[in-house]
Amino acid sequence: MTDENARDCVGPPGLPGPPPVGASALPSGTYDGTVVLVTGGGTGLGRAIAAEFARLGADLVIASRNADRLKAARDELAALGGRVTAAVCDIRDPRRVREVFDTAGEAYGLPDVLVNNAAANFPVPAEDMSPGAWSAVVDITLTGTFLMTREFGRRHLAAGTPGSIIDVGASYAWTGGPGFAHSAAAKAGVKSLVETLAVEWGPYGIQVNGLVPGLMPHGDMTAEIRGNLERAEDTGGHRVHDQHRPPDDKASRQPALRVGLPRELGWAATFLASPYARFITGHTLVVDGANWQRRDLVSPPVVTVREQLGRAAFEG
Ligand SMILES: CCCCCCCCC/C=C/C(=O)SCCNC(=O)CCNC(=O)[C@H](O)C(C)(C)COP(=O)(O)OP(=O)(O)OC[C@H]1O[C@@H](n2cnc3c(N)ncnc32)[C@H](O)[C@@H]1OP(=O)(O)O
Ligand SMILES: NC(=O)C1=CN([C@@H]2O[C@H](COP(=O)(O)OP(=O)(O)OC[C@H]3O[C@@H](n4cnc5c(N)ncnc54)[C@H](OP(=O)(O)O)[C@@H]3O)[C@@H](O)[C@H]2O)C=CC1
Repeated sequence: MTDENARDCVGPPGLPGPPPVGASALPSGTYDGTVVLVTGGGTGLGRAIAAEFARLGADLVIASRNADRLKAARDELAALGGRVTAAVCDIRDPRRVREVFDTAGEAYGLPDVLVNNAAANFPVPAEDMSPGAWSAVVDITLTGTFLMTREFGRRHLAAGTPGSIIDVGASYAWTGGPGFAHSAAAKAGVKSLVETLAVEWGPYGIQVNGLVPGLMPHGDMTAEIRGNLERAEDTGGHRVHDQHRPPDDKASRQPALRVGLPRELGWAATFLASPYARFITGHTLVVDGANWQRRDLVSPPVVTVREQLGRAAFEG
């Protein structure tokens, strides 16, 4: 067997895996005495981000609508060291948003770091999308992010204190997201907010950055987002493209040949808000193993969003 054949059999290794849970690139105690507010911090990627701040000494406020999930996450995060407060809040409601900052202030003081992670999403062809469906996703993902950001900015400007904001985005802010017109438009708005407010608030010492996860499966994924990933494993719609490939899985569809781990997003977040990233603002960092840059030499056949979602032809 030639070397080339040997490589064919084994295949390329993909990007190396990350260090283990609990590791950190930042010095221990980087966030001692710091308050970090994470929206959607009770589940999935938000909880993973909160965990990395907690390991580095931060006091946490996690905010979202579901009190039970928040409570479970609070107990888990508290075991990592710092203090954790859970605040029930729908980020679409400006009054509740103010109250969350009041709660945080009473517990620990004005948060130094705001992570706008909460968002909403489900796949639906644009022609089937009701105004209510559009509003639900845009109001949570974009308007909710704005309301949290505005409150954080107002309080820091009034106090004359610096701060750091991280907005969790999605790569279809650049590319568009077929099947996710509402979410892609909202995330494009979030990316624009990052770039606008970094300039507006830089003079006051407030950094604003974006952070985009790639495919990072986790146990809290909604059934519909999980269903979308499962569809990606059904090669039926891509038979021509895939006929010479081994049985498919999520990892084989990523240039990294692996999916991302939530802690890899958490590490990026703790870097962006740290003293070592003070001159980085208005930037959106993509942590996705280059998946969003992927193009094939020969494009696969087009499969409409309706077909991908298993929907019959639109009849008005
Ligand atoms: C490209 C790369 C690939 C990669 C694919 C992966 C993409 C990754 C990028 C981003 C990922 C994420 O954001 S992941 C985050 C996902 N997490 C979440 O969504 C959690 C939060 N979600 C939710 O709470 C709910 O799902 C949501 C509906 C959005 C909000 O709840 P509300 O109680 O506010 O809203 P409801 O009253 O239930 O519904 C509001 C309206 O939305 C409609 N609606 C609700 N679900 C609907 C659905 N599945 N399909 C159509 N319409 C729906 C209802 O009929 C209502 O419309 P009317 O009847 O007309 O009034
Ligand atoms: N997972 C992935 O592969 C990708 C995720 N992303 C982004 O990462 C972030 C986290 O996603 P992920 O962890 O996967 O998703 P989850 O569904 O686990 O998290 C969404 C969080 O948002 C909270 N939330 C939703 N609506 C509201 C609201 N109105 N007010 C307050 N909180 C709300 C939810 O809590 P509750 O229900 O308690 O309100 C939940 O904790 C999102 O911004 C998402 O767009 C981007 C690309 C890929």
